[in-house]
Amino acid sequence: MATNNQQRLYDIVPIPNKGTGVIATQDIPKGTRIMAEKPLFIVPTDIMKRGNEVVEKHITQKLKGLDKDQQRAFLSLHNCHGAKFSPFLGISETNILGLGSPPVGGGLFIEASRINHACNPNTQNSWNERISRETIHAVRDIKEGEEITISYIGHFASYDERQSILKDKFKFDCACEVCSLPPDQRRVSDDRLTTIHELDQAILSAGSNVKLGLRMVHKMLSILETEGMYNSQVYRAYYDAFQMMAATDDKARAGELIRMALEHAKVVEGNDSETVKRFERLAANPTSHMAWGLYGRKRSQEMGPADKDSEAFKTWLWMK
Ligand SMILES: C[S@@+](CC[C@H](N)C(=O)[O-])C[C@H]1O[C@@H](n2cnc3c(N)ncnc32)[C@H](O)[C@@H]1O
Repeated sequence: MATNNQQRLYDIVPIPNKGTGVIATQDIPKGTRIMAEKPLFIVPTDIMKRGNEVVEKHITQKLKGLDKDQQRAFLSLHNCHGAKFSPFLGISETNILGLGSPPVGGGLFIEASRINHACNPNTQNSWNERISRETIHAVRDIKEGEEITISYIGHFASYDERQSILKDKFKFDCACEVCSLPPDQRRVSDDRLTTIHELDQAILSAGSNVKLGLRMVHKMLSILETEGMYNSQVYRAYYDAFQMMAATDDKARAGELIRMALEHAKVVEGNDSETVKRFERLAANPTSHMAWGLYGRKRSQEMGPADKDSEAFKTWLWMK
């Protein structure tokens, strides 16, 4: 993972039809940490559940504890809800990012809040609880001058669903690259996203039929690649496959799969993320996974072909 803490890799500037946004001030390679920002304040999930009045009270209290510059920075953020909410609530509703998955709360970030949405964004945002910062990592090479984007919604919604969520929650019509595809290509993209979503649900139900489970994960990864989507779903898919191999006591495949999950998690979350630390522990000792041998002790000692880029290796790994 390349990191660059000395020099800012981005600028916050006006973007036509989007208000303010964030652009790259130099070429940024895939895997680079672009931002690692501390929240101005956090609204815990239990406060959020108690309704707008309680949330507003919480935010008011938090703002009182901030200095004038921080208060001004908060008040300068975009409020897409107009008069629907009080200004504090409107700004928070527009800008708060979920912390973790499932979220432990929402965080308000002065700079990350300026990042606009794209349905297939060039960065992944994630909450790094070990450093208490929201991180933004490039998930592909980004060119100088290119807008930096994140996704405001789940990864696999169809065009109609995305438009409706974004209009409802953020009051804009998305005209990103994917949403601007000609209708026939958009339908193909929608079909792929629907298949990914279905596979994501079905993988869990494969149970001890690990050959079927592996086939589903492999199919999901190849659709993600075709769709040009690179995000945390990629390491999750490898991790799902690792768990299947752990449950069948297949040390060779489990070892390969957790190393792949680790490699992809480093790109989207950075070397210091909790996920990466957990995967490092598992890569060092795969049998420490709690599901190890759950489906009986198969004790496969079969090693894969040495050339990991070869078709033979892929055939072995995915039990094709
Ligand atoms: C979290 S803010 C992002 C920063 C905001 N553009 C600003 O000026 O501060 C979310 C708002 O940005 C705008 N926005 C974000 N992504 C957009 C997009 N792809 N197209 C148009 N507007 C977008 C919408 O007004 C949305 O309510």
